[in-house]
Amino acid sequence: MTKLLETLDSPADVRKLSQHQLKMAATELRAFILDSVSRTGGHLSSNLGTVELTLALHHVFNTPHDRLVWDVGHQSYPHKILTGRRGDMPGLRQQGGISGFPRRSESEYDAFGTAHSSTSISAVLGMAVASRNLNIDRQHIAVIGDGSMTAGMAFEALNNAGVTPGVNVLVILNDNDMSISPPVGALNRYLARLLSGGFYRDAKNVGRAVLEHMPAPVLDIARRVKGHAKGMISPATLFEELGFNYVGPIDGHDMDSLVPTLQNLRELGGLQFLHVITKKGQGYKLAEADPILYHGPGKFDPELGIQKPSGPGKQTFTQVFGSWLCDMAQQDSRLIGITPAMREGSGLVEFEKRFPQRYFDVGIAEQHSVTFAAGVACEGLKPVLAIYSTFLQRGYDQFIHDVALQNLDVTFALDRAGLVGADGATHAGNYDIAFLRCIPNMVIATPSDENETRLLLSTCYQHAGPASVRYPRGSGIGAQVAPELDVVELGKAVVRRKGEKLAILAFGTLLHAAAPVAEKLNATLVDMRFVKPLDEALLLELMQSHQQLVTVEEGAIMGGAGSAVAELMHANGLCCDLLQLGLPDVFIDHGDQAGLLAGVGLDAAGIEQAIARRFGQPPAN
Ligand SMILES: Cc1ncc(C[n+]2csc(CCOP(=O)(O)OP(=O)(O)O)c2C)c(N)n1
Ligand SMILES: CC(=O)[C@@H](O)[C@H](O)COP(=O)(O)O
Ligand SMILES: [Mg+2]
Repeated sequence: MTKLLETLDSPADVRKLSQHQLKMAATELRAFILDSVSRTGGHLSSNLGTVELTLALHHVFNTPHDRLVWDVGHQSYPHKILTGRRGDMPGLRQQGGISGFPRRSESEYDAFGTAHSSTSISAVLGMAVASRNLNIDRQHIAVIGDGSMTAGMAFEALNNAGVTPGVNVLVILNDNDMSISPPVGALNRYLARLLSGGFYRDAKNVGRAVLEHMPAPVLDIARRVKGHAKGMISPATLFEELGFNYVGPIDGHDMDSLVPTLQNLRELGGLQFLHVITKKGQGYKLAEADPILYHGPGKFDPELGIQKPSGPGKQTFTQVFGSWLCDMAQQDSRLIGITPAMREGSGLVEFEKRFPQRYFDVGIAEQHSVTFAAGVACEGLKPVLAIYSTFLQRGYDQFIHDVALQNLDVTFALDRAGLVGADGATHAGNYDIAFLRCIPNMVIATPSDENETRLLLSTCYQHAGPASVRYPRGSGIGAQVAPELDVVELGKAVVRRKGEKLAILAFGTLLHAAAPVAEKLNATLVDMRFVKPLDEALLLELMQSHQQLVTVEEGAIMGGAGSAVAELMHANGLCCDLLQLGLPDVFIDHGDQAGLLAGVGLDAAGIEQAIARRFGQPPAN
């Protein structure tokens, strides 16, 4: 028998469904997502939680004419499936396949590209202003999670919206009481109070009885009645104070609540705020029980669930960092560990357990995390901010103005530096070398393996000023990590192989892709260790003793470590043949990490070919 889901090729089909069919579709859609994500990997828990909401939204609103923006977009798989991409799901997050996030270039239903959180309200407000000024009648909907709602940017947008006349903006707060890890902060407590108080009953009455199927002229009265009723039970919500009409909380898995409430809100227009309660992992017991484990799993068998690896595998760089942090904290009571909402991803789970008083998850608030670290450093403690390279982009001004300018002692552990794989261009950490190295007072370390990561973390931590250590997603060559907390000389490179004529200068883990090439070409191979300060003495010597230099880095070529070498060369009036290898000036899509690196010529074969292309045959010795 044809499944209902297979007949839903676009939202136009969803709009025709009866209430009963919507519920059937939800069951099928949930099963489809579980099956599909278990085969590809991806963000499971959040998508299981948005099944009913997505169906209801496409049922009630006239997408794509009405604009629907998914904050972060990691919960947009039901939306992708219902907007003509059901057949593309087997290629999700794989090279050549569809993205794990909404993308304007992928579908007209993806009104805005997302992946970094808390942009949705700003984006829909911008769209709403444009619609107003162009006299276009449409609705603009932002679906934002409770975790993403904690970011300053979301509040900047609410603040702006509250005084913007004549716009239709519906903010749907998808509150599952979870970020990736348990949510933090006072806002979370506030949302819990909204849920637990008499408000819930009032909102239910409002959603179901007062506003349900009400003709437009009566709505104004209803709104006033609602306001009055709320006033009697509890003071106005924060969102009302900011100029929105707050409705909810309602059950985000109950189609009978969702559909009429959304229909009513569609008719109301203006600034509307709907608080929806959902469950992360809804409908799949294992994910409901452990939404963190199922937040973004790889492939797994849905019957068995995610299995623990049988033997000890290679340590990831994240794990190397996590162990180093605990060891250093044990030795130095001044150490403070900070994460902007990425406890698991950044390797801080153990640190939180062992040093709860010194652990700070500040929420999805990267800008704040940087300035918070600056404040901690002002008082003589030693903050270590564990942050993904891509998310540090959010805190750039804070980095310059609050940390570097005051030469404060903050260590930045930059995880996910370089290409990250399945998350794609939005999450790639390609720019940190370029955007950090132009800042005075900065130290930038690029460890080449696991042991180097520990050494350089200790070195940067002991350095009394801002310093960053960048390391990629996943594991490296599996180097043995010495348990000591040794340091190396700041700005000193290590010559790994002495050769002639050609010198390969490697910044980071690509040293190991370059090593066989150096061997084959009898080239000098240097583990540069630091982008800043550069080992100028060694470089100047190499520029004179070698005819050709090649720099290799997993970061943007423009402004990257190779550019630092070029600047040094020019500043000293030297002229050497210099080939800069790194990430080209394009956004690199999702795919397998190693495959992507090979695709841009950053594996051994690619490095060898680039050298041959540029310098011709290997120089005769
Ligand atoms: C600026 C930014 N910081 C961090 C992240 C990583 N991140 C992705 S989803 C997520 C949790 C979001 O929580 P919420 O919005 O409540 O959605 P849920 O996962 O609960 O569905 C985080 C921290 C991100 N995508 N963007
Ligand atoms: C959506 C999001 O931003 C995170 O869930 C991210 O996908 C995590 O990436 P890692 O898997 O590299 O921790
Ligand atoms: Mg949440």
